[in-house]
Amino acid sequence: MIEAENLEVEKGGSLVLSVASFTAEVGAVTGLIGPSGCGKSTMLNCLGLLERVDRGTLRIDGMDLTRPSNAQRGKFWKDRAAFVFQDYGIIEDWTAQENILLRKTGRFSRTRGKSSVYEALDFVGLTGRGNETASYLSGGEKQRLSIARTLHKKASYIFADEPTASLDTENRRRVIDLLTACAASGATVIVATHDEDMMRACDTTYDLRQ
Ligand SMILES: Nc1ncnc2c1ncn2[C@@H]1O[C@H](COP(=O)(O)OP(=O)(O)OP(=O)(O)O)[C@@H](O)[C@H]1O
Repeated sequence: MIEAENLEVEKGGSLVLSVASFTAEVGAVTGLIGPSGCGKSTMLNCLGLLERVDRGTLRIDGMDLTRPSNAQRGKFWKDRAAFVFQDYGIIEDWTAQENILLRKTGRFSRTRGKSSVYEALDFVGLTGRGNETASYLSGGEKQRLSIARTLHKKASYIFADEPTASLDTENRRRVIDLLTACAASGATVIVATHDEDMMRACDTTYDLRQ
């Protein structure tokens, strides 16, 4: 669970984010919504410990992480958090399975003990594509691959910034269903979005307009 109170962030001398009270529950999809420039990405980055807050309180699973040490941030990213970005965050010249594992592996086969990678690929509809170079995948396939990486990591917190923004209708639906399934299996999913279908799939939404 993530809780924030009286969170404020300044950029370039101006207040760009001010949130009185926010909670993201375990097993739910929480949406950050509002017009362009209202602070959705800033809020998402603060909750994921990618950006620092200027004032307020941020707690993750009850631990005060308003001003996390480098060690606390590193541990959170390594063990518990995963990020899904509009531009997919994929390493283009690595294979799909290398992108899931986040390391170079060379080719391997289903029978050589990497079943968890194949389960993640199966889950996102990329069965049999593990040895393909990521640059050959379509935009929708790359976004599903980035979700396969979060599944494989078994991340308890998934932070998604406009995950459906550059996708066609079918892939948008698939990505929404996958993020919802991640929450149903126990992840805390937080999504910054303009997409009305994505908003409707959220259990709770926070409108950040000031
Ligand atoms: N380095 C910076 N210096 C000054 N202002 C900044 C800086 N970075 C971002 N901002 C401002 O902070 C505000 C919040 O930006 P943010 O990207 O969080 O908004 P957003 O709601 O995600 O927007 P969008 O929907 O267009 O992606 C915007 O008004 C933006 O112009």
